[in-house]
Amino acid sequence: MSGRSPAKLVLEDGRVFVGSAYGGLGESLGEVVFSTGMTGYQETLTDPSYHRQIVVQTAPQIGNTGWNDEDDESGRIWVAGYVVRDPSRSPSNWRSRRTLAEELASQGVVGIADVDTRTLTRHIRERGAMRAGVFSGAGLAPDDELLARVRAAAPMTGADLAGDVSTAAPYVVPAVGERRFTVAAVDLGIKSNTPRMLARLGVEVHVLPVSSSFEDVLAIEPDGMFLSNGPGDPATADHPVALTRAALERELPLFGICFGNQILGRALGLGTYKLPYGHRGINIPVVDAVTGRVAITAQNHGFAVAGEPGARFDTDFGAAMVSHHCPNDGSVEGLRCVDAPAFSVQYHPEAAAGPHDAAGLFDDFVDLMSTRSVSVSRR
Ligand SMILES: NC(=O)CC[C@H](N)C(=O)O
Repeated sequence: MSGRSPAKLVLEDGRVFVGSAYGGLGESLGEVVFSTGMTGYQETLTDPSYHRQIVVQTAPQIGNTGWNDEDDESGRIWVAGYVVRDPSRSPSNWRSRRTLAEELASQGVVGIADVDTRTLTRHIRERGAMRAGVFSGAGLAPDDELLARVRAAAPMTGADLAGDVSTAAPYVVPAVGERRFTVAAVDLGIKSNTPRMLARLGVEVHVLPVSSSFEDVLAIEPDGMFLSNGPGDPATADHPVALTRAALERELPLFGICFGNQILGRALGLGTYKLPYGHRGINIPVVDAVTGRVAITAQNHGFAVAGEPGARFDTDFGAAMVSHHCPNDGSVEGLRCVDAPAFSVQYHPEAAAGPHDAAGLFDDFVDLMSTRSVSVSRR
């Protein structure tokens, strides 16, 4: 599009995409990943799980509904950089307060527009998610210099990032109506909609910093513990894994989402690994191993728990199983303990954005807290 200064997206493998500056000017480095969501860019941009990632939107036109004051999933934009094809020229929505470009610029998020995002996405699908940089502004350095900066950046494998995004101090999200349960939510990068959905079910949610001890968890006299989504490599999350093992030992009802699924997996003795290009979007199928039912889900993950669909295995806390998997690639999408009150999913029942097929998992967690029975109802 005319009128904007040039910008470049430089990939770690040397591929360069030329486009126009979009949002803030300057340099952003991170892991380049694509999201296939056709809607929900505001929720994506403000999801702390995208910390240190440069997000490519495969939807060709972005920004049509502007930026509102209601849909943020956290207090700021977390993506490192943003790549779009065609930014909306005339956003229109009754809730819109400013344009997406204005919001990106005001938060200093360096983006690039007019990129052939279809070619870029195919490249990432073939070569995998990799380090990249978005560069814009006056006097861009030669490509080999930009490439050297990209290759000097920290990779996502081995990145310990939950501490960057977790709340500094505990806070409480009160139950809507009568309080039925109290939950300690370990904040690894929690999205606002998660405590909101629990609160609607009568749960008082105490959101705790990732550095909290198990004594801090017990101090709120919880009926259950929740492990949130979050950025980074789950192989680094030793402290949350220790908290989870402590909760499992005490049979404290436990539910985890995304990063939380990976942490429960590690606590049960499973490994994690990096997927080639991850799952990011709002229409990703998940199969329930017991019922065979398929849910269409919101997802945003680059790592996965190692395991086979439907596998049953022994753990330090009794038997467990791979309860859900993705039919696209057979990767683990959920875990369920058979002998302990604990379960987790790799996908996002809080959606925001995305379909509501999996929202009943919050009811399952409430059922687990009320019965302390390990047989969570099937949805
Ligand atoms: N949304 C999340 O919790 C992501 C978990 C982890 N950082 C991953 O990329 O797999």
